[in-house]
Amino acid sequence: MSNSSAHTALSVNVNKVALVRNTRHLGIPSVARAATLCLQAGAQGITVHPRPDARHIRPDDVTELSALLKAWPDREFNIEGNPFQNLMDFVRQCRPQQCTFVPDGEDQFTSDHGWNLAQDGERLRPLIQEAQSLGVRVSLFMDPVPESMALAKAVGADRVELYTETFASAFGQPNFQEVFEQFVQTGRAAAAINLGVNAGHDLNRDNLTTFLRGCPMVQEVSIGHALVADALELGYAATVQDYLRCIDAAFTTGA
Ligand SMILES: CC(=O)[C@@H](O)[C@H](O)COP(=O)(O)O
Ligand SMILES: NCC(=O)COP(=O)(O)O
Repeated sequence: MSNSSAHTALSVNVNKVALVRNTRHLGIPSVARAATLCLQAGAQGITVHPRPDARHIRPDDVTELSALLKAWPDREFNIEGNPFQNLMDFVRQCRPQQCTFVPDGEDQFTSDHGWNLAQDGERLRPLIQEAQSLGVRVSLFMDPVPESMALAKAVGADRVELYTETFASAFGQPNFQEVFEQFVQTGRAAAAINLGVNAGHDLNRDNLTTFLRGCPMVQEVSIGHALVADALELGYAATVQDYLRCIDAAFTTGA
């Protein structure tokens, strides 16, 4: 993946564009057009989470975006989901650059926890191997627990995605440093065993630079909800460029 930023790639999650599109039978706002505008603005990837209830991203969206991204060979397609539900069909069909295994239930409001690898690691191992045999990088959605990084590595994951909701909720709060330190230590634990690190959930223009300054090992942030909300005000291009600026600021001294 090309990365205009010093270190960390931005993957735009377009779930919420699909959510608005699904409230009428008019096909607008277009998910494909949103993705194109974000890529044209410099986003290094597109992320989708085709949940089983198709509340937002639908199978046709995944197929269309997979084809669209073929025209952007230096960008990445990341498909998220539960591999014990519908994710693997999309992985087999589309062979994205990356898939992210998320332990969500079918009717979950949103993603709100990482994997319990002591419980599920051995069941995940063959699915990780299958995805990798198709040339797809595998990232495991994980809570910020340093001790769990060794297990993620042991079951064969290429990367982990740090679930950043607790970071975002603590941002600006009295307990922030204590919460953030968990992420810093977890990122360092992963990097120490050559396990790649992604991050996502509730990241935004206010908290992103701080997060990456503390966790410079993060290779990719996937951001959707706040970015799409910002784009409703600023447009996709200006919004993506502002998020890229927030990323670059984390790696620029004195910024
Ligand atoms: C895994 C994660 O934290 C998000 O990528 C997820 O896609 C959010 O899902 P919703 O957009 O359905 O809230
Ligand atoms: N993996 C996180 C993601 O893709 C988007 O999460 P959010 O920014 O919508 O909270």
